[in-house]
Amino acid sequence: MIEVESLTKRYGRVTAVDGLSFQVDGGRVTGFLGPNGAGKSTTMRMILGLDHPTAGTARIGGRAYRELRHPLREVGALLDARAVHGGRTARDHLLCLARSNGIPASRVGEVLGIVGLSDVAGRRVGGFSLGMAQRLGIAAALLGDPGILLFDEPVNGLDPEGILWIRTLMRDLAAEGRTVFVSSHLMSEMAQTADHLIVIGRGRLVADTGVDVFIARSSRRYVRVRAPRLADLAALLKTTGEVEDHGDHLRVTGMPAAEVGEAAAGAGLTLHELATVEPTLEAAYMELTKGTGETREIGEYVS
Ligand SMILES: Nc1ncnc2c1ncn2[C@@H]1O[C@H](COP(=O)(O)OP(=O)(O)OP(=O)(O)O)[C@@H](O)[C@H]1O
Repeated sequence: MIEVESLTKRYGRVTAVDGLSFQVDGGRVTGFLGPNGAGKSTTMRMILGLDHPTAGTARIGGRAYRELRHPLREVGALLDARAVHGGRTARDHLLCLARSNGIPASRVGEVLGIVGLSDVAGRRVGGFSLGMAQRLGIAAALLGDPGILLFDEPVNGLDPEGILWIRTLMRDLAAEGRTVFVSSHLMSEMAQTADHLIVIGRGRLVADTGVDVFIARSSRRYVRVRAPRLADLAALLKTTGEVEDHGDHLRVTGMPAAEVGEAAAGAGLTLHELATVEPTLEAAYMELTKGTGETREIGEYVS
């Protein structure tokens, strides 16, 4: 289990992580979602003791990372797949890690097999493709057979086969009861991999929820309606449906478009737009995190 409490990190005037609290449980894949620059990597680095929090705490199985006796046996992480000495072979890189962490050398062959790198174990890492480097990073994370795993954007730069492989691996690791915490800026990716979601924006918690709940809530269709007398229309529709005022338009749930049109006509109110909107998961995520990252985009699918 990973526990983060009131975690804060400031770099000069930039607050990368701002009073963040959440818990990551074992036996499921927890997605850590947020736009670029939201603070995901910084949070992971603090959990792993690579960055010092300005305030708050991060614990792994009840203890701070620096208090772990055999860190690699308790927690494995893939942060930056390219941060490996390029002159070494894949096997030597892992042997070196195993030796310095009291892990038997025989485990190196095992993890090379798990990640599908046995055939290239004797090749220098410098010549590896990004996909191979990601696999090697995952082999290193698995070396100590840890119960807790952190992956920072593991599918970045991978081909479809590599993406499928990583997804399956993460799900298998969680099914074995491990805690799997994986960051991404892509909602669609997390929808296919994670069971639970922790969403952050500008270093703050935006949502902590099951993927099923998020999908059910986010894919709720609504009617988008524009009218010159918007306030009058809102008052009228509120008697039957749920109405959200978005300034230049209303979002109505609980009433189909035809019913909205009939009600408006019955009250003599002119409509300028009447459309049923099926929000995509990606759009719901953008809406949730809008203005909380370095980028901002909103997309909707109008039927
Ligand atoms: N060493 C640092 N010095 C100064 N600012 C930093 C440092 N590391 C991160 N930041 C800033 O902190 C904020 C959060 O960055 P972080 O890398 O944690 O975000 P992220 O959610 O992982 O995004 P990405 O997916 O783009 O890596 C950003 O504004 C970033 O510029």
